[in-house]
Amino acid sequence: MKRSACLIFNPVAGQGDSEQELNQIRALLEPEIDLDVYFTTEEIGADKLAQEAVARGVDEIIASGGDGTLSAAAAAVVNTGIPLGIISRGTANAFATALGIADTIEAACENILQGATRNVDIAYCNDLPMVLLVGVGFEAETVEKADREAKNRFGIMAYVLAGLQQLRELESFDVEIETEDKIIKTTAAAVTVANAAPPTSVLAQGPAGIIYDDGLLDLTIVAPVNKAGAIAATYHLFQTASAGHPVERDDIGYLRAKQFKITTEPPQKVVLDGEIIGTTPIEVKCVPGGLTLFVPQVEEEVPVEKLDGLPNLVIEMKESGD
Ligand SMILES: Nc1ncnc2c1ncn2[C@@H]1O[C@H](COP(=O)(O)OP(=O)(O)OP(=O)(O)O)[C@@H](O)[C@H]1O
Repeated sequence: MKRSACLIFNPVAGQGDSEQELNQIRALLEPEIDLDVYFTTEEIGADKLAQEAVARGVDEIIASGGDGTLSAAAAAVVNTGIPLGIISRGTANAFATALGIADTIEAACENILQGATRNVDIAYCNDLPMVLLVGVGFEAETVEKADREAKNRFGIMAYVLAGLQQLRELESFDVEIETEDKIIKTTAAAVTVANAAPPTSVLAQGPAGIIYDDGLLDLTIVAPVNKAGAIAATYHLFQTASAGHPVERDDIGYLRAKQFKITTEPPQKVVLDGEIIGTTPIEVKCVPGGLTLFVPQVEEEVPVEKLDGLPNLVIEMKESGD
């Protein structure tokens, strides 16, 4: 029997000719998959269209657009078991990059046609769906702006520069991090919890190799003592992430856990998948395997943690994990 899918298509995403892109997607997929195409509009987003598709009981959903469209569609299919295909047509394509999905239309369609699915983790942060990561203490508005303007000119360096700028502007804060089995107190300039992260999300790269289907979230603490330290720490994060090694500096720590409760003094801004959602405290919980994606296989690494060397570090083990 021929496969069928609901294709949710953002006609204004990215910089390409969307009519031509849609034709290309149709030409590649329609020989094997009956497509029911729905366009997002300013009023009706991918979240609504995907929820409706789930309610109609479709076999597969394919989302095509930028990160906003893809994340919204992903949130709607959590725990439904309906496989989601991703055809990334945005500028940053963080979602596809983080999950190891090709960002050309041809390769993305090929991946969907192959039909291999994989259950990957998704998370909730203060009850909002989180596909990629949440950052505490970021000056995100500035960074977002810098990224968008600088991306085309500097490419990958724009992210490194934005990371540097972020850390330089940051003030340190006291943070308490509670996992299912311990409470960690330290001083930090940035705390990032990632479910999946593209290498360009430098501040999430403590462990290098963030595993998105291990049922665990990856937390990175960056705690430089001064601006020079901030620059060195960011550069180290960038370098080790590029090389696929975990960090080795005293002012960077990381650990993995199923859930994190993060409180800070004073309260810090919170950025979830690129949007500011408010201030700390936050509670982030992993939904293991909550998302079924058409995604190629990737190599896995052993979970690790490193906290030694962080300033004012206190670790209390809880009596029984829950
Ligand atoms: N038909 C439409 N007309 C105008 N705006 C739309 C339409 N469909 C979706 N949008 C808007 O597009 C935004 C989502 O864009 P999406 O994340 O898919 O791509 P993008 O922002 O272009 O990605 P990138 O920034 O990576 O290029 C939402 O703000 C949504 O309101």
